[in-house]
Amino acid sequence: MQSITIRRPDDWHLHLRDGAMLEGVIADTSRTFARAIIMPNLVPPVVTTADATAYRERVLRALPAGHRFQPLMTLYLTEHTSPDDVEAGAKSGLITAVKLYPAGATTNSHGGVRDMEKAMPVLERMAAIGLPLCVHGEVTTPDVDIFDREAVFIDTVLDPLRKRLPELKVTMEHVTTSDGIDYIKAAKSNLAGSITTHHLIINRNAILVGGIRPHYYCLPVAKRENHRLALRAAAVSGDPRFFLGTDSAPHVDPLKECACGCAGIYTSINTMSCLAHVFEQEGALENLEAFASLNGPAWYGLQPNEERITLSKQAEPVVFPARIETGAGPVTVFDPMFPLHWQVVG
Ligand SMILES: NC(=O)N[C@@H](CC(=O)O)C(=O)O
Ligand SMILES: [Zn+2]
Ligand SMILES: [Zn+2]
Repeated sequence: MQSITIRRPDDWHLHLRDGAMLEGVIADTSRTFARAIIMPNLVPPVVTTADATAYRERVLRALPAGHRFQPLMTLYLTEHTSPDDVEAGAKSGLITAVKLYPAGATTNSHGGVRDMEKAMPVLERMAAIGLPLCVHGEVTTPDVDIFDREAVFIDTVLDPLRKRLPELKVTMEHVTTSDGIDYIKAAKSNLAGSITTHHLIINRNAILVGGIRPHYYCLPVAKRENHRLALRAAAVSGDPRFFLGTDSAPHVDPLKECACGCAGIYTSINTMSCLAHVFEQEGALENLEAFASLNGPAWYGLQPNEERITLSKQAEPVVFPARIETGAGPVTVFDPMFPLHWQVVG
């Protein structure tokens, strides 16, 4: 039997939600991952260090007994965010990053930034103290095609921002295009990218061919096959600028299976099995550890985890539930559309 042992992985982009949903999903992450960057797009969003302190407590309370898991908190950047509050949160060790959602770009982002100028005082402070900015890299102007929103964001928002504030550390989250990959590779410093599990596996056909499939709809929306291939090449390359951020984003099924379904794919439960499959297919299992366990901590200035996990390849497919039941309702699990043989065994 084939097996691989790697340092315990971390998830550098995760939605845990709150209340009954938080309680229903957290174990799928904390069973396997040591740490995760917790997204702040709650309703209402996590905007102050006081909000983040309270949310962190709720996350820790929801952890199953015996699970050791460290939530790394983020603040949702608004046009009114206080630079002093951000600095205090960073200095106390509570805040790992600040998150930029262009207003209206994605789930619960209407309170996001409309005018980047208004965010400059916070961004300048972050650059001064070395606190990373995580960005949902899509423009929201209605005249830009949804499949072009990442590339246009790079040209019109991200590149001007990085030229203006070269000392600011930026994580381009859930990169979905070859444009994003090329832009990150071309940067000399202070830019890295997280890549989701699902964008390594699906292209836009998964959403649209043979019927409309809401459980493959997320933002940024999956792109053409050539983009998926660029993401895979970057992820398996071992390049330290690319690391795992699952963007596992649970929504209850009724909110996805309707006339205007929510964006988000739930992968926490089978992410490592999917990734081992992808890395094996690419002949790069030896770089799975870099992608899932080493590159992320190095970028965020943290030590990699000392604990190890082992994945082993089973003769029979490993069965994951089609959906999980939470107190908030059922959540469909990402179906990679191929059998999974890799299993986290310890
Ligand atoms: N990725 C998604 O499709 N959805 C995320 C928001 C986000 O990360 O953009 C969510 O919160 O549901
Ligand atoms: Zn996003
Ligand atoms: Zn997300």
